[in-house]
Amino acid sequence: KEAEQQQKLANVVILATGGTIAGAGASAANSATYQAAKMGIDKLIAGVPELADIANVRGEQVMQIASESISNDDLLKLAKRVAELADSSDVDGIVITHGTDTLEETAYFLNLVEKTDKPIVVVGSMRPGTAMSADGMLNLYNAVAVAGDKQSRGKGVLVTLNDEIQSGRDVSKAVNIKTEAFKSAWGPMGMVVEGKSYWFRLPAKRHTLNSEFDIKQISSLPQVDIAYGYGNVTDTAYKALAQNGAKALIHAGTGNGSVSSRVVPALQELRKNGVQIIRSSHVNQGGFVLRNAEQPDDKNDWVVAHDLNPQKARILAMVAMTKTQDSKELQRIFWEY
Ligand SMILES: NC(=O)C[C@H](N)C(=O)O
Repeated sequence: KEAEQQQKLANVVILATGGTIAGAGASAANSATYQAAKMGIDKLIAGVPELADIANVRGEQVMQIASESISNDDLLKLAKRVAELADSSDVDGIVITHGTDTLEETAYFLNLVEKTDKPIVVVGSMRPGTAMSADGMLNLYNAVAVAGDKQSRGKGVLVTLNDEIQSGRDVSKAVNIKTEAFKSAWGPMGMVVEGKSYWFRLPAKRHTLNSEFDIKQISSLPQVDIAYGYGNVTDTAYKALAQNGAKALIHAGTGNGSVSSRVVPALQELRKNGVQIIRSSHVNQGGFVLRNAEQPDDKNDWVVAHDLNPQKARILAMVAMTKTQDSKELQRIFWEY
């Protein structure tokens, strides 16, 4: 009977990378003071025995770090392992446990480069497992449920926290400390309650199988950096980043990706010297940059990041620039993904 049930359940692999979901604090009252990336994947799985009721689960420790320290090489390593598993006929879905700080970047990266319709679900937590009302157990349970569900196929990379199913493209960490941390300007795609998914909408942007990018063809990522716009800003950071080798600069602009008059000449000059200039917005939850509105992008040969926040714009720029150095192509890609 047990063997029969195992055959019916989906095979889900959990790739662990660290983060608060693997964190530990000194006491149960420490919900915000703790060390991330302390607990191994076997212990995490053992902490949620109910997983065995919804899927045949096995874990792999891909790395053990706090997500603010993730590098491009880490991203490539993780994405390549995801692709291998997605190709394997005995894997139905993949869950990635991840710190929440850069979870949105990893989820968007995988959404762009994984050529599969199998569910890939990225999950984290806001409180370590040692804290009162820790959120990691339920988030992980929900992630495995979503990853093992045929209904989740072909919907792009997903993120499950706080009972919501979010698009890995759209979602962003919008609140910290609180468990209601992840939001999308366009709303969640669905809910997951007691292991059952309820879907309400689909992403309109290109992803996974419909993406022109493939992790199997990517062996390195170009350096792309971000500089922040604010009152009294100077061009120092932009110039320094370019001098340090950035192939593209994401301008984390105010409002509609606007650029201070003190910075414009430096960005025009950098573009002439071959650096791509990509205007994004650091407006929380709902930045939306229009071409040729705040700045003459056609004249300057700059790109706009559409609704992507600066950190997501960095991810797309890196992936796009593995294929093209043409600013018009880059702009097309920014509209489509
Ligand atoms: N809640 C978290 O996971 C935060 C942690 N700093 C991380 O991103 O690894």
